[in-house]
Amino acid sequence: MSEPLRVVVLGSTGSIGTQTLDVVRWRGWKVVGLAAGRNRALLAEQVRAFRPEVVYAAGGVPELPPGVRAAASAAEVAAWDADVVVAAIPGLAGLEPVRAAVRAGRRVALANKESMVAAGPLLQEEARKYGAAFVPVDSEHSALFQALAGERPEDVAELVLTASGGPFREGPEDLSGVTPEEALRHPRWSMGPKVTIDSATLMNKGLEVLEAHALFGTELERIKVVVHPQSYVHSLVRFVDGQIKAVLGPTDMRLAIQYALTYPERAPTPRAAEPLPPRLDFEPPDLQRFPALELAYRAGAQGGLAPTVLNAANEVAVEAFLSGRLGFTGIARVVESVLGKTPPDPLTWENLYAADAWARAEAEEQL
Ligand SMILES: NC(=O)C1=CN([C@@H]2O[C@H](COP(=O)(O)OP(=O)(O)OC[C@H]3O[C@@H](n4cnc5c(N)ncnc54)[C@H](OP(=O)(O)O)[C@@H]3O)[C@@H](O)[C@H]2O)C=CC1
Ligand SMILES: CC(=O)[C@@H](O)[C@H](O)COP(=O)(O)O
Ligand SMILES: [Mn+2]
Repeated sequence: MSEPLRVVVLGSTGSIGTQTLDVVRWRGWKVVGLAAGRNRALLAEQVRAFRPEVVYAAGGVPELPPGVRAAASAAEVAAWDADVVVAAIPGLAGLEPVRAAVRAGRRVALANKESMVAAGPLLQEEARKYGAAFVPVDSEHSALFQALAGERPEDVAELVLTASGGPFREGPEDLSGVTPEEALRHPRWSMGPKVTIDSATLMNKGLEVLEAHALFGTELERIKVVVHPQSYVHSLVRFVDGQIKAVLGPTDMRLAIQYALTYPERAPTPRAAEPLPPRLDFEPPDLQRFPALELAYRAGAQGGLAPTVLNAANEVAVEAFLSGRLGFTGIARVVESVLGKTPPDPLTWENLYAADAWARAEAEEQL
């Protein structure tokens, strides 16, 4: 690549955002836009280090050097003149910025899986219309994207997403008393709180099944989940002849982030020459202790607004668990209850926002 890439980072102060900035440093690219939430101190540091052209912060923009514009929204940053937009604001809060990047015709390096779950068909339709392209950052989808490259859709038998199993894979049997502190101890990845709790309930894998369905168009029946505690195999594609392609590598999101930005090329990283792990284990997911995974399949099979409702109820329930207002097993209970009342309306932008607001209110009522 000759010209330095012009990169926008949405969610720049978070786990994916800061790792994206590591990759930008490795490659000497140009950060043109930053959007964050409430961590003004870190955002101010990033502004000093990267000198972007435009900045937004939901909690109020810090003092900016001359020539740096304060944007009115993350969507304004997302639509800034850039080669690629890294979308890493968690939850449905990330949807409008993703949509703005799509409408600007950008390459969207997508970490914000909740947008694709809640609005997949609508986003894909707009991406086609505006000439935008999604390249996944989520480690499993990055692996699938790489394994599917150059293959014919009719040759694909199934997609197999790997799951670490989370902090409670080996116990306790009864999860009703586990604390947020315990649930936040992910065995393999250091991530923001929302996705870490989703990993502990296995809702993360459920959201990822729906994300894969929306990204690759594969039927739900052909998207499988296997627990792989080492998190070294990032996901697999099984072909009709029985052969399997998988992407393996260190548990380091900077590799998937960099790939989403350099695709179809690759570039060296400091993780390029490490020894292989001594063993790789695979086991089926425990659907009794982790019912959230099945709920996501149920929402996907129902279609329409059900994935939007599942996501919204889950966001409320996770927040309630983290703030001590709901027990761990209450998360799936609340989601199941709200999902069962999903409005029958078709998925349109208007209905999506209405269903999201309705599901959040309904979930709050169930706490
Ligand atoms: N972390 C990981 O390894 C992975 C994450 N993902 C996905 O990537 C997304 C980001 O996850 P992660 O980086 O872990 O999350 P974090 O919680 O670590 O970071 C979230 C970022 O978004 C910012 N933010 C939050 N709300 C807003 C808002 N309303 N407007 C603007 N910025 C906002 C935060 O700002 P501030 O901190 O300043 O408040 C922070 O910069 C999620 O959708 C997650 O599922 C997917 C795969 C792996
Ligand atoms: C790094 C990443 O992509 C996360 O989404 C990861 O998958 C979480 O781990 P689990 O496999 O435990 O959900
Ligand atoms: Mn993932």
